[in-house]
Amino acid sequence: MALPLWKNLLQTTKERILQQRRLSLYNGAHGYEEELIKKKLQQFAGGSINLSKEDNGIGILTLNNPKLMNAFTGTMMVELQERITELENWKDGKGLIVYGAGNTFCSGSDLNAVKEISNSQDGMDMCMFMQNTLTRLMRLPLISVALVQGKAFGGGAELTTACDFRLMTPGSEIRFVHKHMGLVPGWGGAARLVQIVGSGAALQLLSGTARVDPEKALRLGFSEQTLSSSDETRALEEARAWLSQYTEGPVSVIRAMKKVVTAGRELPLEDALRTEKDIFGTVWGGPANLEALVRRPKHK
Ligand SMILES: CCCC(=O)SCCNC(=O)CCNC(=O)[C@H](O)C(C)(C)COP(=O)(O)OP(=O)(O)OC[C@H]1O[C@@H](n2cnc3c(N)ncnc32)[C@H](O)[C@@H]1OP(=O)(O)O
Repeated sequence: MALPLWKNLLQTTKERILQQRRLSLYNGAHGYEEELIKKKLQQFAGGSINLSKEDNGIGILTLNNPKLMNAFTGTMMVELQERITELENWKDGKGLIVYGAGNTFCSGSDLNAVKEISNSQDGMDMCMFMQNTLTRLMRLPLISVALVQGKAFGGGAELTTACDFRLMTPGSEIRFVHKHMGLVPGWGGAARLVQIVGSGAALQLLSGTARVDPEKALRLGFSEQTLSSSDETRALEEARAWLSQYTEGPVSVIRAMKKVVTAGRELPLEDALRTEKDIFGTVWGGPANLEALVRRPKHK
């Protein structure tokens, strides 16, 4: 028997909350009180995080606070979480480009806000809030790329590591400046950097606050490609074209592909293999698979 509309809505909302909890790292058991830190962050307003969803299944997430080199204010942190929730619920999504307005990526957290929350409780809460959000970004069933133009410093550098890939424009720079601020990364950037470039290179980049230009990033395997243009519109076009070689194809298959890789990246081997089996089951005998069996393509 069909459920009444309000019960359906309640059920969907419950499922969404449960899904968000599953994908997050911290909850009440870790002394994390999300509503409290959100309230605190809302006090430091400015800038925005914008999302546009294109018909080709590519989302464009824009950090928009160019006056402060796209530094993350408190409200931007909260908005980032909201946009990630939107992306989790976007069933037609296949890819995501993260970039900064005004031809620069992001200069990290807003130092004005940081000063106001420099006590240890607020620092821990902000850290857990951002780790939860960036972990959910990393686990999206979308192939994500950070388009780095200008500077990606501090938390901005950390954000690039939550994407599957990085593309850099000529003259751009990624730099983990935390040491100069008396800090280490706290948004998950160190753990992810080790996975991307290995522990030796990560230690050098972090403890040496090294400037990573496009050439160095390519050498380290930190970036996939240096784009030819540093013009904002043209760079975005190039990033779209680069990403589309991976997002071309049926939505169900592209999303499943990202899920099997996420499992392989995050889970112990046996769990990853079982997850791969389950995800395989979602595409085997599916429309794209049946259509291909009829077409019998030659992979020349
Ligand atoms: C766990 C997270 C850890 C963190 O993210 S800690 C934050 C790490 N980030 C930083 O320390 C960046 C500090 N900023 C800089 O080094 C330079 O501003 C930067 C990014 C190289 C850009 O240099 P320039 O191109 O010369 O531009 P500029 O310095 O005149 O900056 C333009 C305006 O933006 C402001 N700004 C840049 N980064 C900021 C930030 N993170 N928080 C707050 N304000 C920031 C800067 O103060 C300046 O404002 P104003 O024009 O002086 O009012």
